[in-house]
Amino acid sequence: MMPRFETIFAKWAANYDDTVLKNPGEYHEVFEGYTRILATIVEKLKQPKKGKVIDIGTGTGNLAGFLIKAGFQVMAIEPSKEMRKIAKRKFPELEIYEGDFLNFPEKLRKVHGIVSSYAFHHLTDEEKADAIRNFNQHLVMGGQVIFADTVYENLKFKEELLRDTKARGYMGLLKDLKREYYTTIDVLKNQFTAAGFEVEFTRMNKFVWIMDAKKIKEVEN
Ligand SMILES: C[S@@+](CC[C@H](N)C(=O)[O-])C[C@H]1O[C@@H](n2cnc3c(N)ncnc32)[C@H](O)[C@@H]1O
Repeated sequence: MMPRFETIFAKWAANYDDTVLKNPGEYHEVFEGYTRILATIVEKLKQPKKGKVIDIGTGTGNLAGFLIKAGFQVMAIEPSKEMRKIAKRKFPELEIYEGDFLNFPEKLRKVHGIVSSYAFHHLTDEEKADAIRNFNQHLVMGGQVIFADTVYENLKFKEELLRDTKARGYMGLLKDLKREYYTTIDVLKNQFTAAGFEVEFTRMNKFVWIMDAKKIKEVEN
């Protein structure tokens, strides 16, 4: 069933960096502080400097690029062929695999970090729970999952945000918020806790939060 948004990303790949860095249009509040958000993920990664880190849904490789610069050994996962091609062109040294949150190489074990930006909402809540349980198997004890993504503080906030987006005439963004699987902090908190992690959330802009989850126990998948 996964992934399901290939045509969107195949078309978007060529001008993705321009959109997020220069012309976000209706998405300006979603991508506000984009570079700072990616840099914060790297800062929060309290792991050995040459540690192994997987970046899932790497897109054009922006987060992977920051991680390489910080000295981490990075393995990137990306379902879109067009995105992989651009990431590889930008970062020839990047180890990049075709895959997604639920299907990535089994051999990527005992990693120190699993990171992602602007991508986890492509999974339904049920798929998110499966993915998080699987992350536990791939991480060393004390390893971290650090994701930045749009998350709703709660359901009341979700309603208000959808109403506000509609009132401002951002119909493309509204369609996206309704079509994809943006969830709430409580759902994610429960999923990470049940899968052997302690987790904290930090708001980065009106839409995006960083969730920083540390593996504190082994959990059978
Ligand atoms: C909005 S882009 C984010 C790219 C990059 N991480 C960034 O921060 O700029 C979302 C990326 O997630 C990828 N994607 C879509 N469905 C996915 C899935 N099920 N698992 C992993 N990645 C997925 C898309 O192909 C796309 O490259």
